[in-house]
Amino acid sequence: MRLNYVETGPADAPVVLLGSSLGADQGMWAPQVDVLAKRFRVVAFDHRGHGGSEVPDGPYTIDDLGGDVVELLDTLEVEQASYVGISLGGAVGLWLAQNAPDRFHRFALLCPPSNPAENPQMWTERAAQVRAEGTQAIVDATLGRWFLPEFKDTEPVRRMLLDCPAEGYAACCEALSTTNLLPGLSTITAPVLLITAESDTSVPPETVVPLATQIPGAHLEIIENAAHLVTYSHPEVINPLLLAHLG
Ligand SMILES: O=C(O)CC1=CCC(=O)O1
Repeated sequence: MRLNYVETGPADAPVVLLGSSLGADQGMWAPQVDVLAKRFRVVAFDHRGHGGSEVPDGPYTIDDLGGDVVELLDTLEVEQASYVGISLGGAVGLWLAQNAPDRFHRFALLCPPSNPAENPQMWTERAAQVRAEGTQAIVDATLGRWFLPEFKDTEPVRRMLLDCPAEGYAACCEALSTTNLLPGLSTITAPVLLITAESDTSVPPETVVPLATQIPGAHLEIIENAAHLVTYSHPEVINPLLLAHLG
């Protein structure tokens, strides 16, 4: 699988991978990249079916999405990296922490859905809607979940969602419909920073807070007055937390 990625920062610095949310591309990390690139070789990538990555026909699985990231490390000839992921990218991070522990130093997982398979119908219906009508059918509702009304700079994210290939978006919804990462949480050995947003209706804090006791040694931060895409709306809060955790 050929994943699109953008590298920033010194080539000899420790590597940090950035995994995006459903329907967005690596450009969503713009508020983080320059800050992280002062210390790290930052590799912001597009999941399969998203941005400039290949768009195979779905359905995809979480094994596909996680396996793509391991393959990306191989392509980059990087033995070990740290990983920051939000939303779908956070679920992929939970998979990597459980299935490829030897390839990662540390994880920062923001608003990660840990058991979206709990409500498979919601995801398969959304997949069918997007295949039939395109991503424009879900853009307004998505932005309504991702940002509080007072956050106005949503246009770049709207553009990303509209540009996302319908098949890629739908196939990732199908991946979520079969994903349950709860059983393996206690096997995670890497240091994990969990971040949840107080007003996140996509991945509510009630589903993230318990992970902090189920993942050994995990550290939890709850961001007040913020919704799902907290990296984009609150970089002044998130960036220092990421730098402190990634070391
Ligand atoms: O609200 C959304 O569409 C974003 C999302 C991706 C995974 C998830 O659980 O929510």
